[in-house]
Amino acid sequence: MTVRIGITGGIGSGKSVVSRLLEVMGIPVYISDMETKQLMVADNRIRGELIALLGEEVYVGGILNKTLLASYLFGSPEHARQVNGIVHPRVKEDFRQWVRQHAGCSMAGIESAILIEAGFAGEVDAVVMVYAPEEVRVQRAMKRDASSRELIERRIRSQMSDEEKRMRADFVIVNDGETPLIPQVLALITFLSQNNTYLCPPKK
Ligand SMILES: CC(C)(COP(=O)(O)OP(=O)(O)OC[C@H]1O[C@@H](n2cnc3c(N)ncnc32)[C@H](O)[C@@H]1O)[C@@H](O)C(=O)NCCC(=O)NCCS
Ligand SMILES: Nc1ncnc2c1ncn2[C@@H]1O[C@H](COP(=O)(O)OP(=O)(O)OP(=O)(O)O)[C@@H](O)[C@H]1O
Repeated sequence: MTVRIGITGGIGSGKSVVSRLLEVMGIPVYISDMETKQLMVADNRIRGELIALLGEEVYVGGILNKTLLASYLFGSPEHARQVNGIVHPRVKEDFRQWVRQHAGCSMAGIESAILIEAGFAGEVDAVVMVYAPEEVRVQRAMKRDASSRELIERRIRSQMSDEEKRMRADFVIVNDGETPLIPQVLALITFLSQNNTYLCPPKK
């Protein structure tokens, strides 16, 4: 059976970095942000429901209007609930299918900032929280996205608090820029694996 690892943590905590480390160790990771964006374009049901909610302009020339969607979604908890209600059930189905496709792997991961809020904790065998202090996260996200503090802080406020995430996590990886990451990722794999048989079988 594939051990499913849920990788979560707030904006700029370093989930993508941890996911890349798992991937180079042979553990495939479902990157929710990326897969969700593809589904929002390819899935007719999601497209129809988003258009019904936000109007035709939510797609411009077939491309998702991220600015419009982001300003609506992060505008209020009720708006987030509406968008999430359209998108997340379909992402869950897609993730389950992806896990079946990776049945040959002893471990597989899913990366999502809102893993717990979106109801994915029950889809994984272990929840791993990547933690960094909020100010470090804000600085990283501002630098990476050339974004404003206000915008990042608004997104942070639409997510579960670090304290709550910590309580729900089975394992915490500290990525504060001082604590080395690789030993922690190795400790996680050792914690989860039996006899270190976590690598996917070679592709035929
Ligand atoms: C609003 C969108 C268009 C913004 O796209 P953009 O490329 O600017 O940002 P990106 O996708 O990289 O998201 C940045 C961060 O915002 C946060 N975020 C994204 N969606 C959500 C959400 N529904 N609730 C809370 N935080 C969210 C996450 O920390 C994420 O890593 C995009 O995030 C989106 O389509 N979100 C809705 C779908 C969703 O819930 N995605 C999360 C994966 S399940
Ligand atoms: N330990 C670190 N030292 C220095 N920079 C880091 C470290 N970890 C992450 N970063 C940088 O911080 C930024 C945010 O990291 P990353 O993209 O992994 O976060 P994330 O949790 O996936 O964020 P988001 O939820 O916004 O997608 C990136 O530009 C990354 O290169």
